[in-house]
Amino acid sequence: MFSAKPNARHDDIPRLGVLITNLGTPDAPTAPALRRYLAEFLGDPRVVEINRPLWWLILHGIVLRTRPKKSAAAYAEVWEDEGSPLLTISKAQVAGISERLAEKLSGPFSVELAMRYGNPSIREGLRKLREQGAERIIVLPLYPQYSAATVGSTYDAVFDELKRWRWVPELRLIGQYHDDPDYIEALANTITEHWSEHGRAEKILFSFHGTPRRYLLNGDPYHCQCQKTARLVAERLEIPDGEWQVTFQSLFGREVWLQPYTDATVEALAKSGMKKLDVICAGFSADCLETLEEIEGENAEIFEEHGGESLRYIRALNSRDDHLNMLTDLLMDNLQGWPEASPEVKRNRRDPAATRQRAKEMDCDY
Ligand SMILES: C=CC1=C(C)c2cc3[nH]c(cc4nc(cc5[nH]c(cc1n2)c(C)c5CCC(=O)O)C(CCC(=O)O)=C4C)c(C)c3C=C
Ligand SMILES: [Fe+2]
Ligand SMILES: [Fe+2]
Repeated sequence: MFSAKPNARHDDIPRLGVLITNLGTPDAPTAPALRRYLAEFLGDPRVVEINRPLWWLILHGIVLRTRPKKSAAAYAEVWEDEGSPLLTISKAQVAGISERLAEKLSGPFSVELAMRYGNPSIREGLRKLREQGAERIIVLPLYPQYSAATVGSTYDAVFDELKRWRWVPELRLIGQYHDDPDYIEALANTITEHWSEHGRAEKILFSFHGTPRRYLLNGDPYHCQCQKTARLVAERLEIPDGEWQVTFQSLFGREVWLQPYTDATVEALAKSGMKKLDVICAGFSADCLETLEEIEGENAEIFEEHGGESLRYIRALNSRDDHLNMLTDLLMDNLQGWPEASPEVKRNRRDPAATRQRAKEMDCDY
């Protein structure tokens, strides 16, 4: 049986649904919450692409018995009163984008936040949009660079839900915005502001979340898109070669990941006598465990332990105006050609009572 909007009426007013997604985060910085979150995340075949039965044994036999406690301690270091930074920032981003869309769209629309793992789920977000009457849905995963492990997996979750619906909405998916001029400009702005406040370090690292190197060799465009983002920002700011570098962080497991690794590079730069190092994580649209605990925390310590003076982490674009403006424009560009309002809505706006009466009498007996 396929599911439908509860209490669907033939005179419902169709609207646009906007689903904004990110990776997701545990519900609490505790081992049981981490176990649930990591089981879902690391059980995703897009994330860990190895033999399923073998990985199931390793995941449930080893990883989920050891990692949740360690990860919970790391999350506890960045957890705030309102909860996980990733979720708090994502909520603020969605509120900011909704306000901006309201100024640009003339037809009715709803915006929902959804997380690929944990809560609020993609299923919940899509169902909320359906309840509000969304007949067309656009999905914006907040990952500037496409990877099968992130954006591809988000699409899987969207399709898994929609394939159970009776009335499948018209669908648009935004896959990446790694070279969008306004995204590059927002990154350049935040770096320039950081430099005017703290001075310029000897070098800036563009540290991106890693993936196994095998994914790149198998055709994933993520690595190339990360390189291009960094190159475009460096060109825009006229940073000389040698004063900027791309590195990859957050290794998981024993395989070779994309290189050079951020932590090894930070250590080598400190040992070579560098005193000040700037680091920006341009692939993270919101600050999270991987930026705050790993870069601002761990990597800053590594730098200082090996002779550096200060590693200055440049915050993610989060809810900056230029960031939310560019994301809103990205949505508007991708909405082109979709009628903002159906003929009924246009008529309804002029004369709502008459339209509803006409629909009742003429369109449908049920
Ligand atoms: C930005 C893009 C991301 C890619 C690509 C990515 C790939 C990837 N990640 C893991 C394993 C873990 N990642 C974890 C946290 C985490 N990862 C991303 C983003 C990408 N991951 C974010 C934004 C976060 C932070 C979430 C938060 O709550 O703040 C974790 C959990 C933490 C931990 O236990 O270390 C794991 C595990 C793999 C295997 C992978 C493969 C391509
Ligand atoms: Fe990750
Ligand atoms: Fe590449």
